Amino acid sequence: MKITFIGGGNMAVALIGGLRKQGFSAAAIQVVEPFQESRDRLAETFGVRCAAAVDAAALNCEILILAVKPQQLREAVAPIRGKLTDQLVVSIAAGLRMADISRWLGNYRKVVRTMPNTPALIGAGITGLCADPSVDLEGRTAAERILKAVGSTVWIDDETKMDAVTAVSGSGPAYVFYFLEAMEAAALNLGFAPGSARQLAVETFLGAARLAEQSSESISTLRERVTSKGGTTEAALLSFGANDIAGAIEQGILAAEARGRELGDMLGKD
Ligand SMILES: NC(=O)C1=CN([C@@H]2O[C@H](COP(=O)(O)OP(=O)(O)OC[C@H]3O[C@@H](n4cnc5c(N)ncnc54)[C@H](OP(=O)(O)O)[C@@H]3O)[C@@H](O)[C@H]2O)C=CC1
Ligand SMILES: O=C(O)[C@@H]1CCC=N1
Repeated sequence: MKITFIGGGNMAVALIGGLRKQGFSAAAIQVVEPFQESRDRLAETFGVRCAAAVDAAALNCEILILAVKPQQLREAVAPIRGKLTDQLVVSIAAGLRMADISRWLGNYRKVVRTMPNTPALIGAGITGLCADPSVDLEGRTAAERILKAVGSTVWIDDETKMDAVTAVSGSGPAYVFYFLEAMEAAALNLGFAPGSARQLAVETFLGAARLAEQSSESISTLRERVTSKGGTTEAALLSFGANDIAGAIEQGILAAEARGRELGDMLGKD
C-alpha cells in the first residue's frame, strides 16, 4: 500500500515514525512538503521520498494523507483537484468536515476524516475515524489498517462527534504533558534533581494509566484506594477541589471542542 502525505510537520512525523517502526517500507511512503528543512529531516530520518510540490510520483499512491494545518488544507489540495483517480483521501485535520474537503477536491467523495494523536510515534496512538458513506469496506479497512499500525482505532458514526474526539484524544496528549510539567515542576521545587523529578512524574503517570487500563474498577474507585482518610493524598485532592481543577479541565476540553467546530464553520465557508 503506497501512502503519500501532504504536509510533513509534527503529525506526519509521528505517523511516519510509527509506520516505519511497524515495518512499513520507506519506499512505500512519500511526503509533499514545501519547507526544505522539513524535507531534508524527513528524508534523513525515515528514508522516505520528499517532494516540494505534488508531482506524478506523489499521486501514484493508494492513500493520500492530508496532514497540513486546517488553515492550509484548501490551498494544499488545489494541485490535486480533478487529478485523483481512485486514491483514498485520509484527512487528519482538526475541524474540517468531509463535505468541505470533498468540495475542495472537486466533489471527490472517497474521503475519511480521522483524528490521531502524537503517541502514534511510538505505536501508542488512538485515532477516531469517520468515513463518507460512499467509502466502501475496502476503503474503510485501508484507512483503519494505516492507523491501527500506530495504535488503536475507534469508528465514529456521527461526524459531528469528531470535534469531541479532537478535544479529548487529539489534543489530549498536551493535557497530559501539561499535568506532567506541573508535577515535574513541583518535584523540582521540593528539591529533586531534574532527572529524578521527571522520572517520579512520568513513571507515576505511566503506572496509574496502566493500572486504569488493566483494572475493571472505575477510575474514581482507583483514586479512592490511594486516598487514606486524613492522609497526604486527601490533602492534595482537597486543594485540587478548592481550585476546581476538574472543572477547569472540563472547561478546557469544551473550549477545544468549540474551537474545532469554529474552524470547521469558518474554513468550510470558502
Ligand atoms: N499535532 C498534533 O498533535 C495533531 C495534529 N492534527 C492535525 O494534523 C494536521 C497537521 O498538524 P501538525 O503536524 O501539528 O502541523 P504542522 O504545521 O507541524 O505541519 C503541517 C506541515 O504542512 C506544511 N505545509 C503547508 N502548506 C503546505 C502545502 N501546500 N503542501 C504541503 N505541505 C504544506 C507545513 O509547512 P510550513 O510549516 O512551512 O507551513 C508544515 O510543515 C493539522 O490539520 C492538525 O489539526 C491531528 C491530530 C494531532
Ligand atoms: O491543536 C490542534 O489544533 C491539533 C489538533 C489536535 C491536536 N493538535
